[in-house]
Amino acid sequence: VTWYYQRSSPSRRPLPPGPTLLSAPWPENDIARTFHSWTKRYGSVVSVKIGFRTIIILGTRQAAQDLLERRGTIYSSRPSSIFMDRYLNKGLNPAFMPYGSQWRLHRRFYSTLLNVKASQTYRRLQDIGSRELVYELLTTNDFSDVFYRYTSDVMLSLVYGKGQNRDDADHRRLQQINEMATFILQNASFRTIILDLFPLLDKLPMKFMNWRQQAAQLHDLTREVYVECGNAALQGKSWNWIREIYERPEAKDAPWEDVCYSLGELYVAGIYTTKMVLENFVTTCVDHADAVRKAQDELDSVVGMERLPEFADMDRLPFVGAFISELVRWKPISSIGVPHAVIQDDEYMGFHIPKDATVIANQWGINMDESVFESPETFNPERYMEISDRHLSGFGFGRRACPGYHLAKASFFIVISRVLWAYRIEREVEVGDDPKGNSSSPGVAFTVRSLQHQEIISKGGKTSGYDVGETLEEIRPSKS
Ligand code: HEM
Repeated sequence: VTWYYQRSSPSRRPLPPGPTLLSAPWPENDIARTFHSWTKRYGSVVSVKIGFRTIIILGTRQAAQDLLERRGTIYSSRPSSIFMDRYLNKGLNPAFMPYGSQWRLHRRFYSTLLNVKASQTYRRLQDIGSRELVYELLTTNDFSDVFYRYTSDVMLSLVYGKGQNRDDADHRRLQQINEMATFILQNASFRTIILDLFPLLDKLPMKFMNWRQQAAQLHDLTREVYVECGNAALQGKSWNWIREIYERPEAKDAPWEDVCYSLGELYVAGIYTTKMVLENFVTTCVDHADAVRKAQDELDSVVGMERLPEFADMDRLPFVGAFISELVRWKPISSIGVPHAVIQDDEYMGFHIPKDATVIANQWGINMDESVFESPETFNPERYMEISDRHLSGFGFGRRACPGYHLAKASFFIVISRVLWAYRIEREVEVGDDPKGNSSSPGVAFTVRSLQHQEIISKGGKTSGYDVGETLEEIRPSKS
């Protein structure tokens, strides 16, 4: 009878174990490390109650797959956020939409544009962009700036049919609103959490938390810019994602403004994420000369000195592949991923998971699981030489997993293999004393590996005659 009663009333089961206000370990200054220490203490599923919210932390890949993938029908929503939903996005950013028909429609747009087959056709743009990138590093060490140009060129070309046009007015406006959003988010970050935990605070007049008003104003501006850029892309000469979606019958199922907003957010998502991984790549190289040498040996023997690495070399460069897998394991850019929410009561490992709980897969903790990775805190690409599954970690789980995975993975390969082939990457002796004359140099020197390398880079990097429009017409789906 007890067994039957417990089965039929999952809410009678206890919540997963976890810390309370009185039972530390309480936060270290890094949230992912804090969650990881809770996993070690309480197990692979941890719960913590804060204000009216229940947060479930999944600390192993197994738990994340069991719930977020295998039970994806109920674990694919997002927690509500007063700040995002009422002020900054007003429900228009698909990445934060609750699970339902509106999200499904936008997700279908994303899958159309970013599935494996479509992503392969974008390699031509990534090829040209990365040739320019290695060429630029001949004269500057400011790798952040160079990576930003690369990722924004690729996204500007795809979404709006522009690209290779850094002074473009639309590009500047898009960049500006994004910088403003980052500024507001950074300033408001902790306060937005408090707002969600104590929603009554939102009743306070605007003057007490005026960042809410700033966010709402920014939303209006963002919407305006996205729509103007979207309309301009429709009138543009070449194929682009805006036009591709506009021509799809399902685009009529959402207001045009919402479609523009959704693709504008996709543009932003594609730029900063990939740039961050590439930056991590550089800082990792500086401290891991042995791994770099090994990758360069492989590149020298497979590619030689007469040409740059190409996408076609990918399968013949297992160590470079392992280097990339290890890079994203060792330094995930989103250490606790993006939280999911569960839409109905559930039970897992004998514990109750309540409806509306926020469910976080602790990506950094999963990557540091000692039962899976030996000496997990050591950067060691070799560990991936034995693992045939080269799926990169850090792109989320289940139905909400990152739709940009294939595009990002191709960028990692082509940029990383080319930069490793071309340069010695070392810490500058005197930070800021950049021999290439860039005062904003972040303290890393890129020295071309030989004169022959330099010649190939110079030849490959001069793409001034290249026409983005023509390339986009070539990759247009009906043509491929
Ligand atoms: C370094 C590369 C990237 C990383 C590490 C990354 C990581 C992630 C993660 C962890 C999520 C949340 C997954 C989840 O909820 O389980 C996500 C979602 C998302 N990513 Fe990425 N991403 C990257 C690149 C991109 C690119 C290139 C694009 C677009 C071109 C993109 C577009 C998105 C979108 C739209 C979502 C929201 C999906 C949804 O909620 O349905 N990402 N990404």
